[in-house]
Amino acid sequence: MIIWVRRVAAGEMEKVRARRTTALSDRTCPPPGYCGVTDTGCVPRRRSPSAGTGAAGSETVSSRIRGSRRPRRTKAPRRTPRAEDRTGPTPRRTSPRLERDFRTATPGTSRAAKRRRRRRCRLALRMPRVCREVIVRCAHQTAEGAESDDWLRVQNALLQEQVCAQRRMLRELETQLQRSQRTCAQLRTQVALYDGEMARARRQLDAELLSLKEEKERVVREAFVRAESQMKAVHDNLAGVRSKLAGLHPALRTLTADYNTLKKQVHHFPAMLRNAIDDAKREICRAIGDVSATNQKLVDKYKREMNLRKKIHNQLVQLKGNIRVLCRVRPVAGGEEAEGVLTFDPDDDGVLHLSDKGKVTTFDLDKVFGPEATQEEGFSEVEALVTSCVDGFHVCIFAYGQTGSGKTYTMEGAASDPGLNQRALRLLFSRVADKSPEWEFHICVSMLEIYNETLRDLLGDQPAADKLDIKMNPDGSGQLYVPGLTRVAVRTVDDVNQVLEAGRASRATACTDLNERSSRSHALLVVSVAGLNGTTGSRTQGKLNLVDLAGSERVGRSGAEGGRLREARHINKSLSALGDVMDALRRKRPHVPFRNSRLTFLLQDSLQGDSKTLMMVQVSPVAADAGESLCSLKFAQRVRSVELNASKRPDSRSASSSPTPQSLEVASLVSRRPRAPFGPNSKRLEKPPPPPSLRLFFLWL
Ligand SMILES: Nc1ncnc2c1ncn2[C@@H]1O[C@H](COP(=O)(O)OP(=O)(O)OP(=O)(O)O)[C@@H](O)[C@H]1O
Repeated sequence: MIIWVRRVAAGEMEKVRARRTTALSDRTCPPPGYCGVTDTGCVPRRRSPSAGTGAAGSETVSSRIRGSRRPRRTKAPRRTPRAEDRTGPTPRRTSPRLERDFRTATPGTSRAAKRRRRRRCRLALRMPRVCREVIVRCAHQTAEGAESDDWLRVQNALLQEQVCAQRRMLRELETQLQRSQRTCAQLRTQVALYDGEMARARRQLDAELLSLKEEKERVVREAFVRAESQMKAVHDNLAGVRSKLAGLHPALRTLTADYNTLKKQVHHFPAMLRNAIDDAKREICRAIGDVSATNQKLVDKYKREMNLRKKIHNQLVQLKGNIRVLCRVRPVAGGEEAEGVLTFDPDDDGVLHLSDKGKVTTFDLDKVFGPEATQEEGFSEVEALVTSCVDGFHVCIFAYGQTGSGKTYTMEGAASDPGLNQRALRLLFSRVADKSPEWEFHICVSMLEIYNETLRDLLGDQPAADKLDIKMNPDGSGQLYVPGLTRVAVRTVDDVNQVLEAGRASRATACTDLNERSSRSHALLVVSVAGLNGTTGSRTQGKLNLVDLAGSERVGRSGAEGGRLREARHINKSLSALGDVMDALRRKRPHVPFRNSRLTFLLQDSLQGDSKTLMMVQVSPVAADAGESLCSLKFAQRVRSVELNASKRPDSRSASSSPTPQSLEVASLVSRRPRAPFGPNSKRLEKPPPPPSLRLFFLWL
């Protein structure tokens, strides 16, 4: 019995132990279907050897690592009934307390558990008391094991989570490992490529090195050959130099001797040099004296030549006449009747026939320009006078004629085709430039008008307010001057254009019945030309007066009245005074009435003596103007008969002081041209041919 009880107790103990083992294995392993490697892939922790039987534990770990199967539970060997057990049941001694304890100590409420419990109860009832107590204790211990089993399950779940995290980490590590392996493979491939490249480069370098070595050897060989040939040439040269050197030794000795001689001479050189310098100075002074004398002779000769040229030019102008009268016929404007009024002589360009009221009058003038004549042709007759002005003579150029006959056109012209004023100034600048650098000229321009016998400065700030007067120059030269008159220094044609433009803007113009824009005043452009010859010291003082006279008009015809009538009377009065002055000059009267008008008074120094005067008489070709044209041409005829006496020119103003033998010779050759007698109806005289001496003079010119 005791043995049976022991065996039963041992069997119970074995069961409890097996259960504990199972619990322990459950504590470390996940429940079936959850912790298998196949299901979850997680790897369990290593179990401690005390956690269960070695075989069962090792099988569970290995199966989990492999992840193939669910671990088998180790079952306690089924106890086979023994002979003692089969001796029969123990008489039933029921102990209620023991049975209750036994029931309560046995866990489980399921039907199988109840069945097992009942069976154990039956067995226990058949057991002795000690065995039952052992069994109860064992049951108690089993209950404790169940509690710890629950705790172990929780631990197991935590460990499972850790295992999963470790497993994920392991997968990442595996992925990184695979990536690293791929990178490693690529690097290995690149290393192989680099090795190939290195080998190829090494081979190439070897080949280049070899070729360079060969090149070096070749160059060295060539250099050696060249050096050999050069050395040979140098040796040859050296031999030649040596032989020459041998020949130079005697020459060196000679040179040394010469050097010693020269050394002695150099010792005496300063004294010799001083002597030579003194001699040279004397020579130079003598040469300078000779040159100065020659120069003085040349200057004298130049002066004489200049004076001769001036005299000859002057004589030429005098031959043409100190007072020249030209006539210009303006073109017929549209709608004007001009048939047969003016006719020209085809054989003589100085003859003009005027038909007025059936009577034909012939006028003999210096030149007549037809309607088709250009400004250039008109100016060609003025060029000589501009040269005279540069030579120091006074020149006066008038434009005279009835209103609307073209005076302003002839003097001022258009912008595209300038008139006498601008052309004369251009030529003046050209002549002055020709005489440079021996001569230095200072040119000043003044513009004034005489309006109703009052002088106005056209270049002043207030032309209308400034009333000027004509006075004798206090310097005793006998010259007239206008105090306060603006004088503008001009150096270029542009300067002149600006001055002309300013003066033109200030000029008084007004409308009449005869001419839309009629000049109602005498406009004077006065150009003073002062010259100084730097070589001879000669001075000249010329004056060029360019006068656009106001239009003469018959008061009754122009319809002027009031202010216009006063203007017309002043104009006609001053023109009449001009005619009187001309007449007195022609008749060589002792008194010339210069002071009868502002115009003649102002031009006094340019109308007498050796001055040159040119009058451009403007004529209208229109039949209605024939009467006016007749008056203008009669006036021109009167003026033309005037001769200015060169001897009356004041000496103080003369640029060429004393006549030279050449000028006297030329003067003796000159004879006066015959002039037509004064008078409007005078007949034209035939021009006699020039005397032989005069022809000779022209040829000489
Ligand atoms: N040779 C010419 N060629 C072309 N046109 C001319 C010529 N002469 C004069 N004229 C024209 O005739 C007109 C009158 O001329 P301009 O004004 O010069 O006359 P004027 O004599 O000065 O008159 P006024 O005395 O009234 O001032 C102008 O329109 C001008 O252009």
